[in-house]
This record gives sequence, C-alpha cells and structure tokens, in this order.
Amino acid sequence: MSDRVGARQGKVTAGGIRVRGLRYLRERRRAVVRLAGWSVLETGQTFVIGYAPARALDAGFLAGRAEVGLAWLGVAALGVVVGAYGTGQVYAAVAALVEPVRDRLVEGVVARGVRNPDGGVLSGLTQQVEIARDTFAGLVMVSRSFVFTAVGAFFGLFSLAPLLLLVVGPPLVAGVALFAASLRPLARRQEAFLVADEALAERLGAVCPGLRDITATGAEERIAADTGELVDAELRAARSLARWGVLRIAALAIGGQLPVVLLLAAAPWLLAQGVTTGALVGALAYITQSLLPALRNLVHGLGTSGSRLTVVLRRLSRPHSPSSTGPRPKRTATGSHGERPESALPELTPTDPPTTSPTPDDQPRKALPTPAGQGSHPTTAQCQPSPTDRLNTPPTPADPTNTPTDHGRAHHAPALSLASVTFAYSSTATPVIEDLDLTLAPGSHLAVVGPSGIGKSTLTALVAGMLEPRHGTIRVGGEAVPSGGAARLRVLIPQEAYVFTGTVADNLAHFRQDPVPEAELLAAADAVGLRPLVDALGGPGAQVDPAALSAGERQLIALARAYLSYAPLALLDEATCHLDPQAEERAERAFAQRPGGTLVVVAHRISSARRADRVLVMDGRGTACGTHHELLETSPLYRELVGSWTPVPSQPALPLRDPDRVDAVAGPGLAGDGRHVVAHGPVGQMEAPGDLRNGGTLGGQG
Ligand SMILES: Nc1ncnc2c1ncn2[C@@H]1O[C@H](COP(=O)(O)OP(=O)(O)OP(=O)(O)O)[C@@H](O)[C@H]1O
Repeated sequence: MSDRVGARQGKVTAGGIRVRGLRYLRERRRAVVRLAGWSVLETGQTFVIGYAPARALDAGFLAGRAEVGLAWLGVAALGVVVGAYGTGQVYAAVAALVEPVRDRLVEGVVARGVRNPDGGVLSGLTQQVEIARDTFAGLVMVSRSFVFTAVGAFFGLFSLAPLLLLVVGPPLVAGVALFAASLRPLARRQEAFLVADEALAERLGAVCPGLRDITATGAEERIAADTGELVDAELRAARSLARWGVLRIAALAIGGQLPVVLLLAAAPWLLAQGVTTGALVGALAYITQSLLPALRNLVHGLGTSGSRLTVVLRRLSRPHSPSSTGPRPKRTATGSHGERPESALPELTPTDPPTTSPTPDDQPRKALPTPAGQGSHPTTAQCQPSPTDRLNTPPTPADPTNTPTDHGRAHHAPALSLASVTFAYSSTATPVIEDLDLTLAPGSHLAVVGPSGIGKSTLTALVAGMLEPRHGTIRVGGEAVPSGGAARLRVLIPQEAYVFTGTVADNLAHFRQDPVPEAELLAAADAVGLRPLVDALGGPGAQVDPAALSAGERQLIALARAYLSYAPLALLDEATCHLDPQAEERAERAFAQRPGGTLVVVAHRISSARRADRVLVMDGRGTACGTHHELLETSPLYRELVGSWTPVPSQPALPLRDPDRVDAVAGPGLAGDGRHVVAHGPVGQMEAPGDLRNGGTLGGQG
C-alpha cells in the first residue's frame, strides 16, 4: 500500500486511503475470511450472553426447575470461554492482516531514509509507522467486533421475542446513523486539531531551546505573539472538535443507552404482548453487556483512530521534510556550537538593535527553577559607586550619541543599578541573592567573584532579564529590567559561546541590523584577539563551520559579536574561560575600553579581578564590594579566594602554567595541589585533562 502511497506524495486523502484500504483487504481475502471465521465465535458468545439467562429464568428458575436454570447458566459460561478462545484467535488473524501494512510502510520509510540519511527523520517516521500499525489494528478490531456483536445481539433478540427488536432496533440504528453522519466532519476537525497541535509542538520545540536567547535579545513579545497565534489556532480547533464531539456522545446515548430506557418503559406493554420476564432480562443483557460496549468502542475507536490513521498515513507518504516527522525542530548542528535554530530566534529590527549573545541552543544552563532548597546563599551588599566611578560622566568619544559606536548613549543614568534585589529559584527556596544594592557608573568595570554556586551567574541572568527578582528593581541605563528597552542596552556573553553556520561576517554582525563595514568587523576582531582566526579562515567572507572550531575560538567569535553590538553594558559570564590568560586579558581590556562601555565580568582568574575598577565578592549576607586592595583589607573571603588563586610553590611536581587559575572552592588546603593545571596552547585550544573547568575555579563553571 505505502509504496503506491509514496508515489502520490502529498495527495493522500481520507477517501484515497479508504479506497486503497478496501483494495488491500480484497487482496488479502484469505486473512479476512479467517478473521471473519473466528469472529463468528464472538457472535455465538453474544447470542449466548442474552439467550442463556433468558432461558435460565423462563425455563429454569421461574418454572421451579433450578437444575435447568443452572444448566443454561453453564451454557452461558461455556459461551464466554469459547468466545475468549475465539478472541485469542482473532488477534492472530488481525496480525496477519495488519503486519503486511507495517512492513510496507517500513520499507517505504527506510527506502526514503537511505536516500536521505537523517537518523532523526528515520526514527520519527518509523515511530509513525508503529502508530499507523497500532491504529489500523485497533480499527479492524473495533469495527469487526461491532458488526459481529450486533449480529449476535439482533439474532438473540429475534430468538427471544421479535417484538424486542422493535424497541431496541430503531434507537440503535439511529445512534449508529448519527455517528456515521458525524464521522467525516469529525475526522476533518480531528485532523485540523492534530495539525494545529503539531504546529504548536513544532513551534515550541524550536522556541524552548532558544528561550534564553529570546529573553536575552528582548524578543519575548514577538515570539509570544507568534506562538500565541498557534495557541489560539489550536484552541479554536479544539473547541470545534469538542462541539462535534458532542454528536458522538449523542450517538452513544441514542444507540446504547436509550434502548435501556425504552425497554424498561415498554416492559408492561411487552409483558402484555406475551414477552417473558426472561426475555426482558436477556434483552437487557444484550444491550448492556454487548451492544453498548461494542458501540462505545466503535464510537471512540473509529472516531479517534480513523482520523489519526489518516493523518499518519498522509504524513508518511509526504515528501520528506524535517517538520513532517514530528516535533523535532530544524537544527543543523549539535552541541554548544550548534547552528542557530532559525525559527527560534527573532529577526531583530534596525530600530531594535540586537544586544545580546545567544546561548547554546541545546544547553539551557540553569534555565528552569528546580525544587526548593537549592541556592541557599542570601546575598546582602551595598555596592555604590566610589568617588572614582564615572557616574554622570558623558561617554567617550565626545558626543557619540548617534554613531554606530555609541556605547554610552549619553544618558546620565547609571549603567546598571540594583535596588534591594532579592531572588530565589522558587517561592520556598532560600534566596540566592537577598537585598542586593549595586550601582555602576557608565564606563566602569566590575569583576564578580565568589565561591562556586554563590549566585554569580544568577546575578548576570537577573541583569540580562532572564530571571525576574522577587523583590527590588534592576535598571540598565535607567531602563527597567526586564523590558525591551533594557534589552537593547546590555549584551550577555555566556560561558558556552554560540556560533552558527554562515560567514564570519554573518556571525560577527549578528547583533547589528545596519550594514557593518568590513573595516569595523576587522577592528572588532583585532580588539578582542580574533583577527588571526579570521585571517586563517579566509577573511570575513569565509564560511564558519562551528563544529570545526575549538571552544576558545567560538568564545572569541562571540566576544567580537558582542563587541560590535550597540549595547553599552557587557556581561561576561565566564565568557573567556576557554582562553589563555593573555587572550583573556586582551578581550577584557577591549570591552573595558569600549567608548562609554560598562563591563561586568564573572571572573575566574585573579588577574581578571585585579583588572577591574571594583570587585563584588559574593558571599551570601557578607557580600562586599570595593577595589582589589580595599577588599584584601576588609573581606576575609576575598583574601581566601586570592590566596587560593595563588600557586603554592611547595607543589612543584606539576607546574601551574596558569598560576592564577586555581580552585578557590577547594579551599586553601587544596589550592595548588596540582589537579588544577591548565595547559597553554594556541588561543582557543582546549585545556589539558585535569584542567580547572571541571574542578571548579573561583568563578566555578556554572
Ligand atoms: N535553575 C535553577 N534552579 C534552582 N537553583 C538553581 C538554578 N540555577 C542555579 N541554581 C542554584 O542557585 C545557586 C547559585 O547558582 P549560580 O549558578 O548563580 O552560582 P555561581 O556562583 O554562578 O556558580 P558557578 O561559579 O559554579 O557558576 C546555586 O546554589 C545553584 O545550585
């Protein structure tokens, strides 16, 4: 069936499937006959279910012949046993009918998979083959069962008293007719619902991995609007389906439950016409034990599975497209260096300059709150600008307000201000950040340090608008966070850099809607230390293969991209952890020197903290802010961190090639124990085994 189905790609209709289904059954006449043969037992069982109790009453118990009554009940029990055997044989016969469908579908799918070797597509399609097989088997079972049960029951009713057919027959026929009439419109609505549901699932599959990016780029409203349309469409489809679903319930009530009412209401009349009590009980048994369950199965089975089968077969016979295989969003690369999931990311408009660095599409690091109790580091700090902070000083260069390199935007608001900010990952969790005040003047450079898990990344996520504080306010350049306005003013560069397939220029200019001159691209590359890689790749027009780049090279690309953005506030959340100290210094200095640019760095090396104007030492309630020297005097934790950052000469066996990068979390006793060694290599090369990324640095690794 499916090979021919495949030939008519895209033209599979419910009618077409029915025609081909009938042809398929004709081709398998023997299997159909065998199935019908075994189903006759079901007819016999149904017949006995009503007839035997009727005779047990009339000829047995009511006639004072208990042994006859018991004998008829024995017949009924035997009927059930024989019927059960028949049902077992029916399953085998159904398999003979259904499995060839599956085999043909699989053949078609595998053939397509070989031509287009995408494992995900193949597995998606084979999954749908299984659905098609199961659904088809279910359909055969319920329709077959209804037909044979109805025949058995009608035959039994007729045998007991033909008058019973007058009472039971019309409502049953009316119910079945109503169901049959509703089948087609219902199937259409069912299909519309499935399509809407899949469209939404596909959309969410694309959007969810990019949530961090979406928040970071301030595109929530647009994505919410787009996705909201699909939600509304699904809602409309669901409502329409529900309305038509009422008909199904009505069919069931008319065909299956009305006969019971009519039978009871007509009992006096039937008895007056000579119908026996036993016959009435038998008729009740036919309705409640056989007809009603069979009709219910038919209504639910055919109503749901029929349209489901149509959709799946249509899907299987459609020309290959990733979206046709289920909720897997289109993604052309994997891992942290994956390509951008196109549909998940907003296209940013020139009036809404993009400002942030996307995060890895498949690593929503700490994106979702986890159960209460985690993150129990209350943070209380007052970190106001020092007299040396350039609060209210105009950005440099002179009046850059409307230039593409306007990182200062000449407003007089602090670059960043947090007022009494408290945040916890759930309503019952202890706050990670508590009552934090922090103000940074434009142009300042802050390093954030603290033990692993203290809340450094949480702080950057709050500033980036990816998390919302429980209390307090956050403003970037005077604009409240989260808001579209604030989103334009900050760029977050996370630890796992994000590079997509495209040219170097595409990657670097990703946050700019205006054309970026090549000279500006190269200047940015020069500034952050990316230029050798750009040259090695073949210039700005060269294609980038994210998988071929090292983690450090990807970080450099992300840094240059952020450097080129218009956002005055740059948040580097361990964004240089894959670079060697020299490369890190160069990149950080570049950001610190952006005209009017403000820099917040989650530091993982002492050198990084020393370069900053001020350091925020996160330490729960003991959080402190000051210059490096001030904190050495006043903060025991900072002294401890600095101490643990310093190599311990008594451990010479494994030289610390990156002496200021040691595990602060391990504590002074473990500092410099030789486990925390980073091997220098070319910029962007991965550290040697035993590096700090897993052992935890002062910044931790998030
Ligand atoms: N999504 C989350 N749900 C619940 N708790 C979280 C979540 N993300 C982080 N936390 C918890 O919040 C606390 C602060 O985490 P955060 O990542 O901000 O610390 P950090 O200082 O950046 O750590 P590191 O240096 O290791 O990256 C930790 O206790 C962490 O377990």
